[in-house]
Amino acid sequence: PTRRNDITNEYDLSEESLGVGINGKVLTCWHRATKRKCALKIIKDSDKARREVILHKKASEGCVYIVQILDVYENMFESNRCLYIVMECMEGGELFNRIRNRRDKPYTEREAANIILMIAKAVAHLHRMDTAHRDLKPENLLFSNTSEGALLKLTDFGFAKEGNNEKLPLMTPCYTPYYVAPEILSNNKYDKACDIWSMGVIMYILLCGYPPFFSAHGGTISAGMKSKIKAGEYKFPKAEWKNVSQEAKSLIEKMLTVDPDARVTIDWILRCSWLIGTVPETPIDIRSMLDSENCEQMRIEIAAANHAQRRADADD
Ligand SMILES: O=C(Nc1cc(-c2cc3c([nH]2)[C@]2(CCCNC2)CNC3=O)ccn1)c1cccc(C(F)(F)F)c1
Repeated sequence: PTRRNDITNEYDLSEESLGVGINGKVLTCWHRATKRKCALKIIKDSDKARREVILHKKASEGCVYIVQILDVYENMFESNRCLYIVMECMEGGELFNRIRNRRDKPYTEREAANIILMIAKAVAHLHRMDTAHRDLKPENLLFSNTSEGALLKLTDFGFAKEGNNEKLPLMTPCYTPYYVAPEILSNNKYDKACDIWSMGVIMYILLCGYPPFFSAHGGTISAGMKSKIKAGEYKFPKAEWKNVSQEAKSLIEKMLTVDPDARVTIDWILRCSWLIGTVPETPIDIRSMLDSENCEQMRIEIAAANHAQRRADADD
């Protein structure tokens, strides 16, 4: 007998893996009625898992730059209760795979600006909902399809965090916040600032092919790398940066500002000249940098930098 709202009533599941996230694995599945190929993320049920689904669903409803959630089921999987998140299938794959596989026309600074603009629109939508993503990285940025006009969308809300502004009765007239701590009033601006920092790291890599902070001997996060992040110590080496516009470099400097209070906000970024103005079509060849082992090394660095930044901002 068909169980009430079992996912297999509507979808054919597959073994084809699309990767593994923080909380669970991602497979393809097919919506039987419409023959539509979808992505399915299976996560073990928990409060954290439910928060991920609620935040992702809320965010995806109002923004085309966030991967859309189509359905959510809670079903049993190998005797564990799991959440099945059905999403639109992003057939263009991850951000860097697409740039690396670029063959026909050169990838340019203007294209990098278009990519950053789409990321900024997703982040702006989240920050306006007083939500921070907190795990912005190239693996969580996927193209909707393989066409030139494909949209870049954000996914994986496993670290996302909502502010507190609606939870506290701060705005009721009779309430006098004698006892409320400053961080409660700041509605998680440090988490949002952490997203801006990650955008700065992604923009830097898009324009030269390697990360701004890295550990000398190519290991995972090292003490040296952590101190460079905390000191905001990075350079624009001439070889790769001599043809990049000054506007791009000054935007990176504002995003990679160590003091989260001094770091630019997403609203400032959406109005900056590099994103609004006409960006030069200077060719940028980062494919060599994105080859496999460098790429693996870079994924490690970004994840480590995100992690370090989350902790650093939280310490402030
Ligand atoms: O990843 C693809 N489509 C896709 C993928 C996702 C997806 C969601 C999540 C992830 N991917 C990751 C996988 C591991 C890396 N981080 C992101 C972990 N967390 C998630 O929440 C969502 C929607 N469509 C893809 C890529 C190339 C071809 C195709 C296909 F051929 F199927 F069209 C699909």
